[in-house]
Amino acid sequence: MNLPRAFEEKMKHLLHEEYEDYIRCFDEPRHFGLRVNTNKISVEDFLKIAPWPLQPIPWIRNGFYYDGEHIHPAKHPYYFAGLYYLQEPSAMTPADRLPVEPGERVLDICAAPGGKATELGAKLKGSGVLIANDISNSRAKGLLKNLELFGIGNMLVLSEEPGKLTEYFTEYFDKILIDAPCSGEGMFRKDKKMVKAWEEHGPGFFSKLQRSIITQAASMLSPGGSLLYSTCTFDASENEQVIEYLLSQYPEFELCRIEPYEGFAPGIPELSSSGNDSLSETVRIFPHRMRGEGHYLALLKKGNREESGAGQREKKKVSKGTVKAAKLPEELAAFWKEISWELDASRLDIHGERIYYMPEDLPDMRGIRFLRSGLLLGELKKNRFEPSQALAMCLKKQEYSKILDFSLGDERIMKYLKGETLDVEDKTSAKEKGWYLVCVDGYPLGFGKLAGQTLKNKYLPGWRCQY
Ligand SMILES: C[S@@+](CC[C@H](N)C(=O)[O-])C[C@H]1O[C@@H](n2cnc3c(N)ncnc32)[C@H](O)[C@@H]1O
Repeated sequence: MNLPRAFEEKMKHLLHEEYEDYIRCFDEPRHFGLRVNTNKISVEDFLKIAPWPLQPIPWIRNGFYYDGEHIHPAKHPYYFAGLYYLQEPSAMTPADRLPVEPGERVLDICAAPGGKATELGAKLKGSGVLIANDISNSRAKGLLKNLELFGIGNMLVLSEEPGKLTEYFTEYFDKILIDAPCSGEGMFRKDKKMVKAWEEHGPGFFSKLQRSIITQAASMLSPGGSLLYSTCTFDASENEQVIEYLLSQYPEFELCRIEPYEGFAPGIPELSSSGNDSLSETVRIFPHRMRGEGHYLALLKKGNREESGAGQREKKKVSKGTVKAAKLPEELAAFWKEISWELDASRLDIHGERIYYMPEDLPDMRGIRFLRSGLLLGELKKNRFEPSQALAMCLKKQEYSKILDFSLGDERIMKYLKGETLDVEDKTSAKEKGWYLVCVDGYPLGFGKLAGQTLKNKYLPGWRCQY
């Protein structure tokens, strides 16, 4: 492969005697990774039903290699059930190594298309809030879909400049992930187009942007909170030097040890101007040392004041300037009899026909560009409520009373995913009707409406399977 000369020289300087091993990697096959959605299924249970051979990714508890040359997990019904995300293995590391607990307030500031946000959301286990932001509106649409597919309801998807977010979220978050836009040197092996992009916008362009994003994020982190910064590039000006810059601007931050793995290489203090030894706590991932592409990670804690956290902070009340329902609308209440979750009516947010279920304790966010705020429960139509696709993905089979569960081999699964009407005479009686949750092997795919033992397909048209 033809690499830019300046890049080769830099890598020789960075890797010394390891440089030849690194270059040899370009002739080796790429690695394909699958990450189990532990919000929907345990790793153990997934391995019992996994349709293909999987090999553990040794440094990621819920990550596995698969043979991407021969199998296509994105076409499998379990993918449509949100049981996993397909992700390059080293890219799984940042969200894995940022410790997130249920109940916390979490920000993923450069989140699209959601490779890390889906894992952060899964770690929250439905409590607390995930705010997933991306400056690109079009990319944020993909992010929204992935979060919904993963069944994450306690979330907001924003499309804003980080600078604007600082006006709303001063010291608000317990955890922040910055998976920064970068020159992408670590992806050269996987995607040749990245080389061309590097020639147009190299490390100099990105390091300025990264310094700005990391300092903006720092002001949104609550004291005692943790921030994980990552890139998929090797250049020190986008890695160690960005961390060094943050530490110079915010001395209350300190670097933390990242849970180790034998293939990780330490960050390189000599590549910073201060030579700060603690930069060796940061992690570099090189493809010749482990079965993943290139990454850099730094985990930092904001100190200086008393510990904060989900249980300790003063509650800021929601004041979003929208219609708050004092009690459930009748149509929703009638539908909700089928669901075992308790709904807190004060968290409902109604915009026209649409009803959202909001996470708790959000600040006033008027003026921010949203793609989604909270879980879209569904729409109020004339005298009835129509549940949303997002709600179907959030439900577990045992949480809804009207289930149509098909086994993987049943041809109706693919028909359902293509948007076809289903004959379900063998599974229902003539008297039954209403909204049914269609599942594959017990994992929800979406709703259908039953009448006369025929199921009208309510799978979201934009999500339908095209093949
Ligand atoms: C490395 S990608 C993020 C990948 C994502 N975290 C994932 O795992 O799927 C960087 C993202 O940063 C976004 N971005 C670029 N400039 C930004 C900025 N100033 N503020 C926020 N996001 C930005 C890009 O649109 C891009 O989606």
